[in-house]
Amino acid sequence: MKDLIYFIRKMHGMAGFKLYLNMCMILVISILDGIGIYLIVPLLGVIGVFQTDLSGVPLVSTLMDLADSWSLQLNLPVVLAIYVVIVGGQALLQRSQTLLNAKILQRFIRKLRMETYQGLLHAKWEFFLRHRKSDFNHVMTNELGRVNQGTFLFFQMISSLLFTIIQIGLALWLAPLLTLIVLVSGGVLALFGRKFIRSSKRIGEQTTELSKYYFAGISEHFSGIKDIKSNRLEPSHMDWFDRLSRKMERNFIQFNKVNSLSQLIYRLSSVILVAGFVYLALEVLRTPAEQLLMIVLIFSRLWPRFISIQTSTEQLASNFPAFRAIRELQAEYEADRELAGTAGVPDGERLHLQQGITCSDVDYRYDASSPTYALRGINLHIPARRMTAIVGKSGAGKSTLIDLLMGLIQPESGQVLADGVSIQDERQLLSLRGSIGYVAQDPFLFNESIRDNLKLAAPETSDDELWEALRFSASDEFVRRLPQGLDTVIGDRGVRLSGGERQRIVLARAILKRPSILVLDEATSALDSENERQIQEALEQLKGSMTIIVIAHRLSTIRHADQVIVMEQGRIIQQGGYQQLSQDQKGTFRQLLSYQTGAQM
Ligand SMILES: Nc1ncnc2c1ncn2[C@@H]1O[C@H](COP(=O)(O)OP(=O)(O)OP(=O)(O)O)[C@@H](O)[C@H]1O
Repeated sequence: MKDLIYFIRKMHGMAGFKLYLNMCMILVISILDGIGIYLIVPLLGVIGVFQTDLSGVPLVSTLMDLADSWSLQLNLPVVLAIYVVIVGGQALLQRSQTLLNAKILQRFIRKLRMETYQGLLHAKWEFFLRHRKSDFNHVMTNELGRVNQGTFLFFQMISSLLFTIIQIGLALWLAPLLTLIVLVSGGVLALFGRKFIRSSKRIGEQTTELSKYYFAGISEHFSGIKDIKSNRLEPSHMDWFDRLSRKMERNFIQFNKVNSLSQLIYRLSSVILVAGFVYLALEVLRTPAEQLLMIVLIFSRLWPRFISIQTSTEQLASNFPAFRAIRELQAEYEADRELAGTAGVPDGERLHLQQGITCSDVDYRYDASSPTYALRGINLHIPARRMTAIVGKSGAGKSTLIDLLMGLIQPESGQVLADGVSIQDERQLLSLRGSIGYVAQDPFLFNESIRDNLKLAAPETSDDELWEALRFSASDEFVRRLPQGLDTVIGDRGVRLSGGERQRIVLARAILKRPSILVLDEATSALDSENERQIQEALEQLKGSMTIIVIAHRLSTIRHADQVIVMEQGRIIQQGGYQQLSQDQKGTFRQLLSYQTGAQM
């Protein structure tokens, strides 16, 4: 419940007076609705369905007195005209209120969506290391949808409540005793209904878990579809999917069972109540027929609202876990918000590295409770406008070191300085990031044209500049050969390109940003020797103007590096020039080199 209150407060903050306007409109519609029904009785009297004295009926008699004082004859045309005006007015108002409701709701959902997306984008990298990506997809699509539905139900419930209160007021005016009897019965039923609301909430929690699991599985399976197909893993995946689908089916049916049972109980009790009520009114209380007719009319409208309030509450309760999921995610990314005080740092601010990046006594662990360090006692200086290569066996800590240098992760102890200023300083970190061009091990491309993918880094770039960057990354020839050249759409994550082609396009994109620091994490691993040689030559030309940091398994790539850092089990075990290290007979670098030259023979 407190999750719902949190969101309602948020909505109140966003919609303000419109929310109250909406409530007022619901109130007026409810009153008009009640009056509309009331008029049926005098209408019936006027057209002679029953000949009766209407002066005993409250409200109607007031209306008749009013008509008398205005010398208005309550004949058929007049009653019909009043009826049309009231019901027509109510319909018009209803439309405006529905629109206003939709606008408030959609604005709220858009803001919530934006807020969540922005919060996720600005969370620390470590936050992403702790979560499954599919959980974000789940919250951004499924859970936001449920919050949308839940908020709609909440509005509906408020409107039903207001409507019910008005109708109860009218009924109390008409026949206080009978109304009280019905209210007490309704109250007893509502107490009973709490059990259904609790069950709905529990089922809703299962729905969240199941759909989270579903999202995670589906996105993993489709990401690994090549492995599935090549290894004929379809049956085991079908089996998983079948089991999960059955659980989801059961979950849905269970909710329907609870929901329909509560409706059944409400319907049955309403029939019993109406029968007892009519008996009591006619046989015991001797209520006049026309008064009874009006009360029955009102309750025939009122009782379905009771049911609707109960049903909406159950559905709302089943959506509570979605409200909680979003609230918890928001609290988590707020706690992990990166660059909290970014205000005042312009987007394009860059660091023109003059001296270099230095690590002093840095330790880092992915898991603070584990004794294993991914980086231990790191002391190193990466000089500006030089090429530094980081090598070592798989798992040595190379990518972790790069993440640390880019400020994606923070040292547990020690510090990282860019030109002598700690990158824990937010301004320094932002400017450092603004000046980095990064090419990952598994480069990422969007399912757009090559031109759009390249322009992501620098939207104002001309075609000539694009071709120049493509030449630099030795990709101009293959792009020219593509059917639509720069406008070729390259498929989901770039699947229509080979691994080497993807790497070269991402390299061109990194260069277009004109970074002052170029970071290549195994960025040329998929290239053939000819393309790799071309890129090496291009990097060689950049050396004097750009700081280059390269991770490479293939040691031929780093022949021209000014400094080589050799890592093992999170520590730097050797550091020096390429030639110097390759001559150290006992050193690990020499060993790595001889494995590779041996392997090539
Ligand atoms: N997200 C993570 N959570 C926990 N441990 C991690 C995570 N990423 C890496 N590690 C661990 O940190 C250590 C260093 O990993 P890292 O990816 O930096 O190695 P690497 O030298 O880049 O390896 P490779 O050459 O295979 O990419 C490894 O023992 C790895 O298991």
